[in-house]
Amino acid sequence: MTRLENRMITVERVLEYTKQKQENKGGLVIEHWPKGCEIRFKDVSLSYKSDQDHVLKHLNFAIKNKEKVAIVGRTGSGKTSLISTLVRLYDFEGNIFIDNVDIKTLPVDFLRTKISVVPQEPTIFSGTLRENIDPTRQHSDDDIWKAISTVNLSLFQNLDEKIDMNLSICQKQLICVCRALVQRNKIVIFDECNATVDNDTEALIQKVISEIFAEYTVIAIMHKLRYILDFDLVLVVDKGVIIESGDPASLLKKKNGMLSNLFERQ
Ligand SMILES: Nc1ncnc2c1ncn2[C@@H]1O[C@H](COP(=O)(O)OP(=O)(O)OP(=O)(O)O)[C@@H](O)[C@H]1O
Repeated sequence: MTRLENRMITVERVLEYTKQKQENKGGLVIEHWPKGCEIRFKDVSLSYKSDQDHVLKHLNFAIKNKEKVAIVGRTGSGKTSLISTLVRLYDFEGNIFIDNVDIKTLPVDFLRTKISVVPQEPTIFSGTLRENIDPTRQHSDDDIWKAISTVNLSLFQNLDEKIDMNLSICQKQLICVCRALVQRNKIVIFDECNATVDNDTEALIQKVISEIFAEYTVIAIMHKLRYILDFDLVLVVDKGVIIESGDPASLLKKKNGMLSNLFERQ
């Protein structure tokens, strides 16, 4: 497994790396971190180029341990940029604390092994099912089969069979969910992964978020809002600013609120 492949699995948006500045690799590894998963953004701003406007502007918010958080907003509002800061894809201003540790003080590779990402476009490698779900060979067959059965991927008989690259997008997406399931990281990011899947797969992914990841902190960029009420907290992003936040039921009641507008339009 090359370092690049490792990174793809952790962050998935591998194409972004080619455009990225050299990161600071240093920092201190903390054993048994994170224990809990409160996440706190303190005055976080981001611009992709020094001569460009900020795409995230002075973000301040907190996510509680085990909370299920939906990030919602129009195209180009800054949702992906926001989650990219959590894995330090780009240099940002301000601080993000996870379990009271400033993530800028951690080695970036270490940080990325602690956060699972289920990507918008599923990343599947031409290898075996096992290599796709557990590329670093850290998990038992039992754990891998458990993940496979959790997402009802019944078409596989053997972990060492080659993946058919013509699997449907839903099947590929479920393999990515299995990867996150076996990693058992306390923070799991779903990057708009309900956008391209069918209704049954969308329902299944939502069930995994609510039930299987019940003990984890989940942050999901949500394009389709059908399951928005299943989340504890919704952050509505517009032009790099959080313009609404709160529990979905309250936000949906707000007349002319951004969430209720987006919801009604679907
Ligand atoms: N790698 C990049 N380099 C330069 N600008 C970028 C980059 N990625 C995003 N942007 C710009 O930053 C702004 C926010 O984009 P971002 O992808 O975070 O929004 P989004 O809400 O996730 O959009 P979408 O729903 O379309 O995925 C946009 O103006 C976008 O063009």
